[in-house]
Amino acid sequence: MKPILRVKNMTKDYGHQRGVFDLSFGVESGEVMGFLGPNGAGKTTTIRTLMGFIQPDHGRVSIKGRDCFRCAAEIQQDVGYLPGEIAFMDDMDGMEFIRFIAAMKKMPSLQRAQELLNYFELEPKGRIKKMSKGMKQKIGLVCALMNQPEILILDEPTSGLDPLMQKKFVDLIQEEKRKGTTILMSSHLFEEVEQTCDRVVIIKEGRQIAVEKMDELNKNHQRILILKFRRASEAAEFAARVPNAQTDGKHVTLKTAGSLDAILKLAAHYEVEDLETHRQTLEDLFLHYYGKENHA
Ligand SMILES: Nc1ncnc2c1ncn2[C@@H]1O[C@H](COP(=O)(O)OP(=O)(O)OP(=O)(O)O)[C@@H](O)[C@H]1O
Repeated sequence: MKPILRVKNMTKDYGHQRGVFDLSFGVESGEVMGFLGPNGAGKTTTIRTLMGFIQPDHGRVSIKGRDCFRCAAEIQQDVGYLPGEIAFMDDMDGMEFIRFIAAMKKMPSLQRAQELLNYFELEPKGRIKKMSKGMKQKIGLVCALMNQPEILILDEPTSGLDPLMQKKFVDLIQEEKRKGTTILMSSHLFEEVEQTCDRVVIIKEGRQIAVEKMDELNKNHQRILILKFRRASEAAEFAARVPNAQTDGKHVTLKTAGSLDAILKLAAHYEVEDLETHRQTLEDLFLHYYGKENHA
């Protein structure tokens, strides 16, 4: 399938190793793509390039075959966009701002905006200047979603939202996905990405380090086991008989995929005081890519 949103060998170099370098990925129609990386990795720069606010130094960035910088006005009109830092007109009332954006998008009705306001339990009265970060974020989300765009680009969509609203956001994205909306969203919340995305692009210091399918990740997910033995000598003996096991005194940590049967039968020969198991999460994967194991 041909990607609807495409980043090809894209570089935006701010000097001193800052910026993004040679990124290439595509998002297919109806796909939800997560965009992950630590602070300063280049997520916002990439997203702003896709929205046509920034011209890449090299490479090509396009949406539905249109060059994002050259066709910026059309792209900004069509794509539902939530910026990382929302630059509101602070003196406006919340509803005035929504009406203003709706007029820019030439929307004939505010019905969907009202549904979204109800959904997020937001009364957009009063000046934006006086609103909390969460309320502003909700206004930003309403503006991004209210004209039911075919493509959504969301930069840290749940930043500032409380856990209940984060959950509502996940439900909303799942609904958009059922409708066939194509979505690219950056996030720091692994759970939210796990629950919504089909694939993830991981970037680090401006460079792309992986594109992973969530399906594959779930299918091949590894389990991390931490066993505590009564004696350190037993821990060492057990670890010597299991591949990829690490000992630390009485503790043994190992990663395994598939059945635990053989490991548990072997462990039963010793006195085991405690056993913890964790499913490898996207967070573990992320830490792995950043060279920091979650369970050392
Ligand atoms: N206009 C600019 N001029 C110079 N450097 C910039 C500019 N915009 C971004 N950078 C630098 O480019 C790098 C990537 O920044 P970017 O904001 O894209 O990261 P990010 O992944 O979105 O981070 P965060 O999670 O903190 O929002 C950073 O080192 C940043 O300082």
